[in-house]
Amino acid sequence: MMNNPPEGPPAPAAPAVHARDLTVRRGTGRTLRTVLDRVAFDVPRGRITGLLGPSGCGKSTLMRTVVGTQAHATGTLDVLGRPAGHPELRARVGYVTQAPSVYDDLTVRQNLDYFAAVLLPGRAAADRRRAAVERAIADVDLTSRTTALAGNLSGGQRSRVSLAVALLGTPELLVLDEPTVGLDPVLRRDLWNLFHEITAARGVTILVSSHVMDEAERCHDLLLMREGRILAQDTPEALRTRTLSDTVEEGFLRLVDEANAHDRTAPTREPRR
Ligand SMILES: Nc1ncnc2c1ncn2[C@@H]1O[C@H](COP(=O)(O)OP(=O)(O)OP(=O)(O)O)[C@@H](O)[C@H]1O
Repeated sequence: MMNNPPEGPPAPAAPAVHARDLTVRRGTGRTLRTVLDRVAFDVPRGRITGLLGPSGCGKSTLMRTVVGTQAHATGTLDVLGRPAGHPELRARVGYVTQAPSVYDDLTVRQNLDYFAAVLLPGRAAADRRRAAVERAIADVDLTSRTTALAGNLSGGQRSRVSLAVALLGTPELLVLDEPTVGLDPVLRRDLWNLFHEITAARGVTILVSSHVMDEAERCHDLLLMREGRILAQDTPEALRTRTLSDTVEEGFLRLVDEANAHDRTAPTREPRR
């Protein structure tokens, strides 16, 4: 089993993300279906919240909704005190999608220079751009690979370049969609250590998804999802204690069984469409 993460800083009162009665539908016409079903959750500031659940349960949809790129959302969703998608949030929220968004035919530094130019355009911002690129490269520990073509990097290094791009704007909230997928255990551990360093050093809030349950132990807080619903919001320790389980995975399976039993005895619940 992985080492438990450090206790983590205390959670201040106002959460980074506040969702109530959030429903999202995807598809069109006859394929339109409810993907998030009246979910309610909070993401505390300055901590790492893991969004965990099986493939297809709605993790990416929830993250897209938080960063404001998902249509057909109803209910309440506040991000850093603004409604999700508010223009002011563009520079305050960093988003790393599942596919690393880097150009293979550019070097690490050229990739960052390009995205910095998009984020901080104009001659007057040249010094700020240079400083932001240097800081982001150092943050993800790629100083020795700045001249390497992104296409020649390992999977873990490519993930780091994507993360560096997201860090360029010094975001207050980082949304990371399955950043460790396909990485070997050593690279996964290194990346999780990096998330903790970023949160500890900068107070950045991280919302990170995974379908690998053992990664739950690395988070300060958990959102456990299944079939478009939030099954539980808790710390890993509280979840294990509450479900009388040795691991979060075991606790998750107990909660799934409870939810299934509840659904069987509550036939009035509207089925997902
Ligand atoms: N464009 C779309 N139109 C209709 N349904 C969609 C669309 N995109 C995703 N879905 C459905 O929404 C559900 C949730 O998908 P989502 O990608 O959010 O899940 P996920 O938990 O992130 O999965 P994974 O871990 O495999 O990435 C799935 O059942 C998926 O089939």
